[in-house]
Amino acid sequence: MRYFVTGKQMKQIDQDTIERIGIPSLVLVERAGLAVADAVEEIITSGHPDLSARDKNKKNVRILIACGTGNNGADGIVVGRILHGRGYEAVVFLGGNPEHETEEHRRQQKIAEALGVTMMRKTEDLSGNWDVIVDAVFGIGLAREITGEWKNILEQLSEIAKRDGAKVVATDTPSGIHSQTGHVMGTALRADLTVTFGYGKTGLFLYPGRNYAGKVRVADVGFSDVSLERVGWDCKSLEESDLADLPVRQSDGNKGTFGKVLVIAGSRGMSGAAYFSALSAYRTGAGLVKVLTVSENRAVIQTQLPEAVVSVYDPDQITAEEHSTDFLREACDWADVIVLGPGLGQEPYVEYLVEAVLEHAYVPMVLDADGLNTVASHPYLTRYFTENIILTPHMGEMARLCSCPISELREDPVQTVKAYSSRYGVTCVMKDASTLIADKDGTVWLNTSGCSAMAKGGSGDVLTGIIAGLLARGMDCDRASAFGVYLHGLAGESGSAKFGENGVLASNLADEIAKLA
Ligand SMILES: NC(=O)C1=CN([C@@H]2O[C@H](COP(=O)(O)OP(=O)(O)OC[C@H]3O[C@@H](n4cnc5c(N)ncnc54)[C@H](O)[C@@H]3O)[C@@H](O)[C@H]2O)[C@@H](O)CC1
Ligand SMILES: [K+]
Repeated sequence: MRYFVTGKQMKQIDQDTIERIGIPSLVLVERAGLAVADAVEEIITSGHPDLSARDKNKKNVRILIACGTGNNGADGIVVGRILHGRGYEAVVFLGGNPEHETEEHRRQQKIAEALGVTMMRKTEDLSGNWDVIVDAVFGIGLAREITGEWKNILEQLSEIAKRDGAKVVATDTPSGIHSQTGHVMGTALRADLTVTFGYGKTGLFLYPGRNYAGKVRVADVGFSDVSLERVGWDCKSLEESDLADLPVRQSDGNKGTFGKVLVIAGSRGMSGAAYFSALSAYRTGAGLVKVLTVSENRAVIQTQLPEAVVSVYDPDQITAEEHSTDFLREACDWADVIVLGPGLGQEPYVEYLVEAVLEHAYVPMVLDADGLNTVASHPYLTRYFTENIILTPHMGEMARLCSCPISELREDPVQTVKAYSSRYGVTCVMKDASTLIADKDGTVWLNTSGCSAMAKGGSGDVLTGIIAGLLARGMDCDRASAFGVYLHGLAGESGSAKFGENGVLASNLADEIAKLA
């Protein structure tokens, strides 16, 4: 399990470490600089064939360390001093107004001066021929849009990196990326690798920040979980070792032990959504899956997935009359878990269907796609929301549910998903390139697995089935959602390894899940 923090929280952790625990700032800065210097040297010696050949004569490897006036810049000066000491041609650029330099910054300048490190202040000197650029301009202290001189410097560095084919290593955060939201603050410098200190910063894992950060390495520079617990964190994130917490399949279980999933999905001419959801629930380990769909879909589902029980209805018979939905009540009573919504369409009868299921289901339910659209266009349906409900909207559906544009949701996505979940007391999975999951207790999970292969028709239907399968295996709504999203992303990654990111199909995702869950 990883914990991500905002820049503000990281500053408090910094303060707690220095003031309460007593580790001097000088030590933290030294270790931060060392971690970045090691990463730069790793890139030179292993990751870059041209450079590793030149490494035989380190003087030929040219490294520019661009430093701002804050403590991020202080880290940068340490990087320059260490790489200079190791024999590289490391040049430190000190930008900005010297009067704004922090105490740590000045202290590091003195040490670097005493050791003969080359330091320069003129922007004209930036355009040497660099092999590696270390970005130590802004870290978690970035407080506003970047304009003026700094904007010019960062844009110049971007151009130089492109022109020279230089690798860019960011210190703590790529300069210009907001450490909480991942937004570009006027301009930003794209890194190949970001070495971040102590804990991941949320903004490095949300887009567009995620694109600018490149590979992210979290370096231990001396912060302790004692401070993290005192200060708190922004999001949690699952990693591969957490998969050990998935429920173990009882060796003496029968199909009843592993739960009955009811998939209410599909409409006339739309059987795929029901199929992918049901298939994925089975692939994730559900004991029995029943598909409840329109009569027209019976034959195709039975042929595609003979393992599923298929039950059908005639949409024309579903009306505002209460008895017309009696069959839904019976179906809900049968189920341990319900998926409601994939491919249901938006004909008028769907409102009555969704209302009947929301009203009569007392088991965990995944509400997706047209189930969500129906709630968005008939907001009175939210009165049926209970703690048993998981909503899985993509950004478009979320915008409809919240009646606001996507751009507004993205201003602070962590707060958006948290606010929705706490307003209705439901688990909310807000699907995006970096999916966020808000639990009912206010915990937010940021998912880092997955790739662009998942952005394809049917992928969301697969996710509903995976979450349903985990619920059927006994996980609660919050954990089933976080683990479901994580597994879905891993399935995308392993599917891509076989078929390429362009070639993966929803059915491949479902197949990959079989090996992961
Ligand atoms: N003891 C510490 O404080 C430690 C700090 N560390 C490093 O220090 C960084 C945080 O240091 P700081 O809090 O000094 O902040 P930064 O160094 O990230 O930046 C702050 C400086 O930039 C200026 N600034 C902010 N936004 C600006 C904008 N848009 N345009 C122009 N100037 C702007 C501020 O006025 C300030 O001078 C971390 O990211 C990390 O790299 C690490 O060395 C670990 C220990
Ligand atoms: K930086």
